[in-house]
Amino acid sequence: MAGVGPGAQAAPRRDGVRQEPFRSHDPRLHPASNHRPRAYPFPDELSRCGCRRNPGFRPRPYRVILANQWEGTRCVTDRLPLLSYALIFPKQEPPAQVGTMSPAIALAFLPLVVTLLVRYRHYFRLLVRTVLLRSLRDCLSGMRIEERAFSYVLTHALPGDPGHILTTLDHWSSHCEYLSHMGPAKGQILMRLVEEKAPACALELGTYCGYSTLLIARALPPGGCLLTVERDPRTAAVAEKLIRLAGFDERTVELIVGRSEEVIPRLRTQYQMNRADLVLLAHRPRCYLRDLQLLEAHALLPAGATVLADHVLFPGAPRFLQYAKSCGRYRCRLHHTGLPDFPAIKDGIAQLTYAGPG
Ligand SMILES: C[S@@+](CC[C@H](N)C(=O)[O-])C[C@H]1O[C@@H](n2cnc3c(N)ncnc32)[C@H](O)[C@@H]1O
Repeated sequence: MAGVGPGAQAAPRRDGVRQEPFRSHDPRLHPASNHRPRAYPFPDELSRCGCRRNPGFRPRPYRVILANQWEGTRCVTDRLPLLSYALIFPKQEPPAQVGTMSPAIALAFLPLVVTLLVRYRHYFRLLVRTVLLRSLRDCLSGMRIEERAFSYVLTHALPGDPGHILTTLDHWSSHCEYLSHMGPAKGQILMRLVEEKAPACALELGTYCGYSTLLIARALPPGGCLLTVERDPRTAAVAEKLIRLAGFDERTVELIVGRSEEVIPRLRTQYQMNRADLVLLAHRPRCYLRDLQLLEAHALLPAGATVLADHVLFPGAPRFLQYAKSCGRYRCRLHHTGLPDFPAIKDGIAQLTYAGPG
């Protein structure tokens, strides 16, 4: 039998190319050996090629095994097809590793990650300042940001001077901790519009720490009043102190603690507000449309009333804007600004002028 044993000659292939015969260095595989194992040793050459033993294979004498010639990972199967079938399996794919990613794929994602980081860096910074750092400081100090802001105002601002209190809050927000307030750029627009419209009665939804409340209150005409609504009692407590520190009494600025959707229906009966000449929506953009429709339904908007809505571009109030533009009852104007300390994040204040229910 051609190619049998370590000393065998190279076997000619069908295509005429001579192949090196299998020469094992394992003495047990030598044809002269009388050894008859219960299970013949699996050739190292095959193990290295990724083959494994067929568990159902019955041991055979060496001579038969050595009659097979191996070339690399393939077997010359034309001589002993049965034996070859018993010994050789397709090379097994390594099991997929769960939870690991090939470095090449990870590298392919790197430019995308870098591009996203560069493009949205302002949003990441905002996220870090408004969520991560704020939560960390809340945990460490046991106080909320509005309370920390008020402590700063108490020690740095002039009581009875709303302008100085507003500047102190701006300074604290840009140098210490980021406050989600209106900020000086939007504040200028708000103050100018309040002075221009001179509302006898104004309504604010979303007091927060009282920043925009002070802006409206100081621009009101003599005898004008402001009702401001804040749903969070702890935030409202800070705003109340700030408003009184600035020198506004309850007749000028009244703070109502409650949700806008619950307060609006009671404005007429419980708070004697029959009309809101100017409304500032600054609570939650996705509630603007609902609350505007509530104000309309309770006939709280006189013809010519001004409705201002903050944050209509960021985070954005598309349904509100769509309604205001398409319902035919409002004249709309958009004042473009950026977020305080983040001028690259574009935002805007919408100014609606109510034409009346007709
Ligand atoms: C972005 S802050 C307002 C900022 C404020 N206008 C300023 O410039 O200082 C939003 C405030 O609205 C309050 N708020 C949210 N939803 C409300 C609702 N349905 N009714 C009343 N206040 C609400 C929040 O508790 C938060 O204090």
